[in-house]
Amino acid sequence: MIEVRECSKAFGQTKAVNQATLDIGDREVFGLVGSNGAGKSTLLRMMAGIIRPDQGEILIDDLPVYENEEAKKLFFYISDDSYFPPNYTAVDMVRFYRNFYPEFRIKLFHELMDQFHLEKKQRISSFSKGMKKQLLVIIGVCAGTKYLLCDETFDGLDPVMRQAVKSLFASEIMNREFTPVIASHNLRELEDICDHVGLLHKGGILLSKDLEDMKFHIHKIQCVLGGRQQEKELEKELQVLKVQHQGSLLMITARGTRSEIVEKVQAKNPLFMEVLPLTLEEIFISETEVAGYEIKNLF
Ligand SMILES: Nc1ncnc2c1ncn2[C@@H]1O[C@H](COP(=O)(O)OP(=O)(O)OP(=O)(O)O)[C@@H](O)[C@H]1O
Repeated sequence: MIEVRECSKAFGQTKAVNQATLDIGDREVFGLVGSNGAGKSTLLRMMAGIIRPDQGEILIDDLPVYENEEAKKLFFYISDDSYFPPNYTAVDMVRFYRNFYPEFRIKLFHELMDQFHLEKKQRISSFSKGMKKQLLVIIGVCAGTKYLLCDETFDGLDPVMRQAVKSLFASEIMNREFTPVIASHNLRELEDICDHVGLLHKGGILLSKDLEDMKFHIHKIQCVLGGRQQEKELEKELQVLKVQHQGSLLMITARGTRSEIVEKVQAKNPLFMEVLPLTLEEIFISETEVAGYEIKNLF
């Protein structure tokens, strides 16, 4: 488990991370989402022990991470501006990383490079941006560490590759202790990959929730009721997050389980009723609108 305890980091007057507290559980794909400048990279760099928090602490499996070699063996960190030495091939990179990660799974590396159609002996400088990202994910997975910290690694990967990476993560999580943490400024990039999402806003954690849990507790329903009076009653009875009217059609996003909401709508004898699927984007907007925050630029 990764525990971020009231961590702050300022650069001059800029509070990059401000009293952030967060738990990252084991064997889940954790998405750290936040707009540009929200503090994601700074938080990940603190998790990776590259920079020291001004206040607070970060523990990885109970070990403080800063200047702690034991803790650093537990994760592989992919920065948003990873450096590849000139003329290095993927095989050269692996030779380099094997010095740090004795458990490096070389057989899996060869399998995955073939599966992702990446040339092992081609200079990495001739790879596209997406190919470099794929290579780093492969190396990160093969390093065999319990945690994989990815900074903007998935942004811009094409849908086929995202699906491939998603399956790779799922199979690793099933077969061993593995927890990827993925930072992104785009919620859509995380929607189909993550099990849990933490929202970083102006350096602080605004919310951290399980996606299934969020989807279980918020629903959107459209219905046609007998009249305005009934609509008002229903709006009072539900924990409404958003209401829209389109002619006689009423569309409500509300907190509650599907059955709780459906029961209340049915009690009004609707002429028509339908439960609509909610996207993660809508859930986040609903969740954060209540808190009074503007996060729409994440989408
Ligand atoms: N080394 C640094 N020196 C000065 N300011 C910094 C430094 N690193 C980050 N900052 C500032 O801290 C804030 C948070 O930056 P950070 O890179 O952590 O955000 P981010 O959420 O990763 O953003 P992005 O999505 O744009 O990569 C920004 O205002 C940034 O300008």
